[in-house]
Amino acid sequence: MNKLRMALIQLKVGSNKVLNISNARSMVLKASKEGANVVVLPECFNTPYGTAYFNDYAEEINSSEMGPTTLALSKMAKDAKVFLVGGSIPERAADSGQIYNTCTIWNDQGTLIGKHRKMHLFDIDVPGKITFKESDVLSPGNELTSFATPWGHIGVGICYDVRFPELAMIAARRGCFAMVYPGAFNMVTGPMHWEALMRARAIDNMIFVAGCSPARDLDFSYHAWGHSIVVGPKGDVKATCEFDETIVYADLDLAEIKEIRTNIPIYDQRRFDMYPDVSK
Ligand SMILES: NC(=O)CC(=O)C(=O)O
Repeated sequence: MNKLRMALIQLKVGSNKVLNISNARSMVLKASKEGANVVVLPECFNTPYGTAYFNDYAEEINSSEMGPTTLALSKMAKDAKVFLVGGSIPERAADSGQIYNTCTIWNDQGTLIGKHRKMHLFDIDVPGKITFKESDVLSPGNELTSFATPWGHIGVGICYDVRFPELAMIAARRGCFAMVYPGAFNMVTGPMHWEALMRARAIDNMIFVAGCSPARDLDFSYHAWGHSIVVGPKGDVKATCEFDETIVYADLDLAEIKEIRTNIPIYDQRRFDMYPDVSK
């Protein structure tokens, strides 16, 4: 169990939720036929990315009250027999009614094995270029997330979470071999930071890192950067793409983690006696 194939579904997301879900299903099944073991969908894959949409597209995720997207994800994972990192959807909390940007994670039996609510909301203002304020409608999650697979544990963050290195470092220190980020960077921040951040998190921790974006659609106001990417523990780009709808495949060999940690042993040289051990 040292090798696995990961597939990132760079999905073209429109305003028709039913269509978004059925397109996601076709692509997950296709990835499975190509031998993928772990499949990842992008941030906000059932809704266009924008604060104006989240309330209308929000669903509950509780196991007793699963919404249509969540039910479909469960079935997709089971039918495709893959571990599925279900991108994210706007989640309406049953108790408070608050809305979260939430990733659900499914095993190959279709059982929910993890849920990550975006912890760091995307509130930015780059004058004349892009202003976005998720916190106008979303609430932040308060929990770190990882899940178990036959290959080991994988940590999960959503998009803006990748800018905060603590998540990846804590996940790695707790034994995760990879971090996966469904994300939707844009035409301003994408070229500036997307690949650099994914590579930085991989190099910091000597783990695999994946970022899965929606495809770019100029019919909507938010133009996703695309460029879904898998980076290896040496910081090398294993697979990536441009901005159209596609599936990015990468074969991960977990022996690479041991190799780089032996060759350049920063992983064991860290001076936790001089600063807090973030894995605690
Ligand atoms: N969409 C996001 O959460 C983050 C993003 O686009 C960025 O950090 O840039």
